Amino acid sequence: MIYCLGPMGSYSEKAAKLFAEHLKNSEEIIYCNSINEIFEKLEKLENSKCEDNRLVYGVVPSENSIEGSVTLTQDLLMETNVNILAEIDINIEHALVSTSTNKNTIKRVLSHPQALAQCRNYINSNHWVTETMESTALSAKTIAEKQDKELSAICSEANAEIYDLNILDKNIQDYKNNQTRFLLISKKQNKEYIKDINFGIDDLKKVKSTVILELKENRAGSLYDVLGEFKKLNIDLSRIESRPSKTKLGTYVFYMDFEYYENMDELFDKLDKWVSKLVYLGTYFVL
Ligand SMILES: O=C(O)C(=O)C[C@]1(C(=O)O)C=C[C@@H](O)C=C1
Repeated sequence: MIYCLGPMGSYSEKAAKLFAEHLKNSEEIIYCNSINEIFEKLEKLENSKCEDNRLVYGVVPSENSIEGSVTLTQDLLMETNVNILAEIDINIEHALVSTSTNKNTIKRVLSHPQALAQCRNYINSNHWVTETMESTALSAKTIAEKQDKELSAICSEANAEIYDLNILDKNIQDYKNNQTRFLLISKKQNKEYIKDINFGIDDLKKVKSTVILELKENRAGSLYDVLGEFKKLNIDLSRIESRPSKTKLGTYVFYMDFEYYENMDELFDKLDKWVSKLVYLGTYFVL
């Protein structure tokens, strides 16, 4: 069973379906109203399973090629007891949909904040007012219910058919190469997930790990010392990103993604000297 941001037609649903192809027993998708709700549902589980004994997963957007990190997801990855099991990049092509057949009647455009930001220039050039919604698909569903010709939504083309709307424009994101990375997550633990997943991948280049670190001290070279441990072990970093620690202005935690390394205990031992906190989000497949 997979929790993802709904309703039907969201990009998260598309990612969930692609992940589901690799899961043996968990294809059923349950739509949630927000990203928070997905993390909450996983956190509340007692033993990672639903009543009929199937494992429970979540799918969340983590990063976009135009807008950068989905900061809510990044924060909840640190605050919630979850693991990353896999990641996948999805091409995002937004359409403008409406109950109207004429673009000239549109005055307001509804969508998820990430989608509105990805189409900022397009929206500004049409002088429309924006309204944020919890998902792109919810914005399509909402305008279909309201039947107001001044309203439009930004979402995938598939929503036009699902909610009986007209496509007024296609491919409207400001940069044509628009991709969002999604993560398959579970409650933290456990060996059983490995049995349920069949990624069919032997290539270790397609395996990655993520940690979140807080430095022990703020002094010249303290981040350099951490990076030095990765260099000494010849581990290739693919992302380093800072987020506010939320304890004091100007203090940060660092999210680091890196290539497969067989001895994580050794790495963690070395890092221990320099970090006051280390959250290990998992070693996982890149699909
Ligand atoms: O609203 C959706 O359809 C989502 O799945 C969320 C989301 C996101 O949070 O980034 C996913 C992909 C797009 O980048 C826009 C919105």
